[in-house]
Amino acid sequence: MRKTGVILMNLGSPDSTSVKDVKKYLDEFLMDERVIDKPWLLRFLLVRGIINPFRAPKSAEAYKAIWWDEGSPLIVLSKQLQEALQQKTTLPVELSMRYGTPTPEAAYTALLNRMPDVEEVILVPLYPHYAMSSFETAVEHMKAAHKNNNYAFRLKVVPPFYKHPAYINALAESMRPYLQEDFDQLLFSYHGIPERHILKADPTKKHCMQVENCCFKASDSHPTCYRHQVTITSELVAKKLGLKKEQWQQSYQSRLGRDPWLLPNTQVRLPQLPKEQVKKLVVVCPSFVSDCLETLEEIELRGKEDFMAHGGEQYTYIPCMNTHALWVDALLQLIEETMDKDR
Ligand SMILES: C=CC1=C(C)c2cc3[nH]c(cc4nc(cc5[nH]c(cc1n2)c(C)c5CCC(=O)O)C(CCC(=O)O)=C4C)c(C)c3C=C
Ligand SMILES: [Fe+2]
Ligand SMILES: [Fe+2]
Repeated sequence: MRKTGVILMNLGSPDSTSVKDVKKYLDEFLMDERVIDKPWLLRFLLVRGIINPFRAPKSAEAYKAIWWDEGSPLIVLSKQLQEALQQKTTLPVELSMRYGTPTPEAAYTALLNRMPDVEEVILVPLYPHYAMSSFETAVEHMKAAHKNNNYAFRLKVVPPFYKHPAYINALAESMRPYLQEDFDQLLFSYHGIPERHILKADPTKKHCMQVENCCFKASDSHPTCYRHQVTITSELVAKKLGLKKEQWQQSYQSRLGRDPWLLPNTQVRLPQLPKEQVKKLVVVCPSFVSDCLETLEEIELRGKEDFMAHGGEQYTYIPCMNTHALWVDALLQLIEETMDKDR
């Protein structure tokens, strides 16, 4: 038996809700060339001169609205997920964040302390869908730390699991209790990305956003196409839940900057929906497996306010899977399948 360890990796949060800590976090996040993909100097001027000075105080207020006594919900829930998974496996499970702490080095060190002769590490980016600003940057960051430290163990990565039956089942079952009461529409709200990132990630350079209905036509671009992958997740979950096409729709949230991002925009759709006779709305955010600022503040708090202020009557936010038992089982299955590859 090969000696195997596991590292779960999520995005990360500021250390506290102080403007100073939020600035530090945003600086690391937005200076990532896979998030703001502009030449370094332009990115530096944009982030330091324009985005961060305005965004950090606003984001700090937003974090204050959802912060828990134990810390950032994203970090607390990721640790709970680590613990829940650890209960189900003898493999050592550690946690890392892409930005902030715990760093990849801290996670590798913790793993080596528990298993000094570890031979392979299974990295689980906690993102169901591929995007260069989430999945890819997480993987590259862990690979860089692995290389810089000359670790002898092998690093294997769990691929995007957006259509994996165990993930789809866990997501659908975590949503089912919230769909028992009468509702007009279910909105799948995914984290948005710039359209440019979709074009960049298309290895064929001629399919995504260039062919009509590209997301529904077979292509070699799909393993790295965020829009295709989120669309498939929505379709599979809706099917599993027995929903008709007229009962659900999809949108993209958390837009930053002026470049064109994927459409429709959740923030634009929420106040429009009541005028389209959608008075009872249920919202789910499947690009996040753990609740965080973008779900708890933007969707559960602000989204509700906006929808209700524009004539909505009932707004139900479905929490992320967090530590749902089926999700923990699915995670273990994903890890075991990756361990078995190339054996
Ligand atoms: C789910 C995957 C994510 C993708 C894809 C993603 C892309 C992306 N994000 C920004 C800018 C921001 N995102 C912020 C918060 C945030 N983003 C994700 C996930 C993805 N981002 C999560 C899980 C979180 C929450 C972090 C937490 O502490 O709870 C923020 C910071 C907060 C804020 O000011 O809103 C920014 C900024 C860009 C530009 C981008 C793609 C290019
Ligand atoms: Fe984000
Ligand atoms: Fe595509």
